[in-house]
Amino acid sequence: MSRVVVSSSNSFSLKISEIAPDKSISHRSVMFAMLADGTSVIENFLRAEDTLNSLAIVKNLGATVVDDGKIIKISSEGIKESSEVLDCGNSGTGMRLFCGLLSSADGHFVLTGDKYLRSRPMKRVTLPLKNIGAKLDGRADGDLAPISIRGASLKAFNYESKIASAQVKSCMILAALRADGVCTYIEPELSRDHTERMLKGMGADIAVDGLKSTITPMKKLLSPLNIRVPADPSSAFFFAVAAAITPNSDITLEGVTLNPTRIEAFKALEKMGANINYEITDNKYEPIGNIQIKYAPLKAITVEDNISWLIDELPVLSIAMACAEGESIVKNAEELRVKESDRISTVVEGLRSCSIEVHEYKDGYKIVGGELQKSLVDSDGDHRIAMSFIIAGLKCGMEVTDLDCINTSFPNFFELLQKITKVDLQR
Ligand SMILES: O=C(O)C1=C[C@@H](OP(=O)(O)O)[C@@H](O)[C@H](O)C1
Ligand SMILES: C=C(OP(=O)(O)O)C(=O)O
Repeated sequence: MSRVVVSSSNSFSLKISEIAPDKSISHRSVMFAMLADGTSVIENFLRAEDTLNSLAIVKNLGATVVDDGKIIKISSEGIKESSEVLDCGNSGTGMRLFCGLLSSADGHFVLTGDKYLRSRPMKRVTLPLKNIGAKLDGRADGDLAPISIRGASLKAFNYESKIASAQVKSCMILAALRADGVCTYIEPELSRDHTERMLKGMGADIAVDGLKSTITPMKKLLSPLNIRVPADPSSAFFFAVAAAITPNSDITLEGVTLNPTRIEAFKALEKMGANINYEITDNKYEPIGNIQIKYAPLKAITVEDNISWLIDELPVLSIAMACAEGESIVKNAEELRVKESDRISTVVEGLRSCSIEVHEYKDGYKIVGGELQKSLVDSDGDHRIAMSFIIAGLKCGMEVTDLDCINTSFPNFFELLQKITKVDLQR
């Protein structure tokens, strides 16, 4: 799909139970099944490009996958060398977590991705892995994919990371599970913790004390995973912002993970004035439930703490900031520059083209709330930028180009959007 024209929306009131399943948990579910003794059962797996690439890689690594279209069953007799190049597509999570999983596996592996992923930094995982004995390499001294890996024995480590990144943490936890002694990993700020929760649920010995995780290597294979993947709060948040900027609207997003490391953007929107209620309905591996968002006039906010808890939601939160009264500021968010696009530049340029005053900083931006104007925005191949400016279109109408990327995380986005407003999709 190359182009969409979105019309501004009237008020809406609805419940949505079909938000895309969580991408972070879906990736992890198929990878972690490779560490289990027995068959893992995964329901509501995200069937989007990023996670289907991880599933295909797991098959290439020798796992037996039985998929009836609803439930995926995975069993593995250990990671096997593959004659294929393993293609992570657009996914940083896929590539960085597979680096950790494969660095101790028997054999030689090559991980690659699309042109966007091949330009994202990988040294953040290849360097700490090399320091514990892993044999990895890539372009730019191991910073850029394709990454080649020859499995090796890994030394125990005490690693203090300078980046609050769940991808780096997860990569190192996966490496630690096969290292030759007890390992510790310290992060500067708590990042999303699905890896710790899921692996502990499978019986791994991981003790978390604030920012420090202590990992005792596996003495035997883990118990299989049995999981229903909850809805993805990062995908749900597009519709939360839709309700928050459309007068008299009310939306309930059902079955979403309410993991505290994932719902900070909803908390920010609440601070801006939106009425938000959370209802926990389930708690397996992590809390899951419904989020209701009701429109109220929005006021500006400064976002500077716990940035990793809302990093993926910042582009669409910026649309809410543009609709709010006053000057909103985002700080400490330099990680935005190394996502699928440089999300500081793409947000700043996109909002300026909608006649919003924005000041760009090295680690964020200041947005002066105002009247969004209809514009033409190119996504730069970034799914979150595409969906963010489509949501802005609910306010003022919008034309957005380069939309195939939306399939990486939220294939039914347009179907759900159509419940709210008129969408004219053009190839
Ligand atoms: O671990 C994960 O599943 C993810 C971690 C975050 O990246 P970083 O670890 O690079 O912050 C996030 O942006 C990404 O969408 C998913
Ligand atoms: C940054 C993202 O994903 P990844 O790093 O896995 O490509 C995202 O989905 O916004």
